[in-house]
Amino acid sequence: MTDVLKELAKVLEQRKQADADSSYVSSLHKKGLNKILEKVGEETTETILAAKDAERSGDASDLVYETADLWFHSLVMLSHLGVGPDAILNELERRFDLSGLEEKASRTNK
Ligand SMILES: N=c1c2ncn([C@@H]3O[C@H](COP(=O)(O)OP(=O)(O)OP(=O)(O)O)[C@@H](O)[C@H]3O)c2ncn1[C@@H]1O[C@H](COP(=O)(O)O)[C@@H](O)[C@H]1O
Repeated sequence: MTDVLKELAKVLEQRKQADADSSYVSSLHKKGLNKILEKVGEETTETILAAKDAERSGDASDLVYETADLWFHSLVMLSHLGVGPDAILNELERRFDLSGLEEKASRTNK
């Protein structure tokens, strides 16, 4: 399931050197972090709106599309800052089986 993330991460890295006129990702890297964060913010809002629509209509197809846009732009943001998807997958793996309530209690009891 994660192969596509790894392959996409490689492409995003390669796009740092590519011509911005022929690549959307290169154009984002060239415009810089603020532009990338603007896109992450836009896609977050669109995902929230699509989730509300999905609840109302029972049709999650727009939500899947918007979440893919959000994940994609989040990967561009991470790549721009030199962070690969492995770091996020490792963090999720570390948290696996650790109850969110227990984790929160361990922080707030300190
Ligand atoms: N997965 C994606 C992907 N998902 C979404 N997008 C683009 O993200 C943009 C989403 O922006 P919006 O929906 O806001 O549309 P827009 O109005 O055109 O955007 P703006 O003009 O506001 O920036 C669109 O241009 C989509 O085509 C993506 N562009 C690229 N990829 C992957 O990245 C690879 C490299 O892409 P290039 O760098 O363009 O070759 C591709 O082969 C794909 O695998």
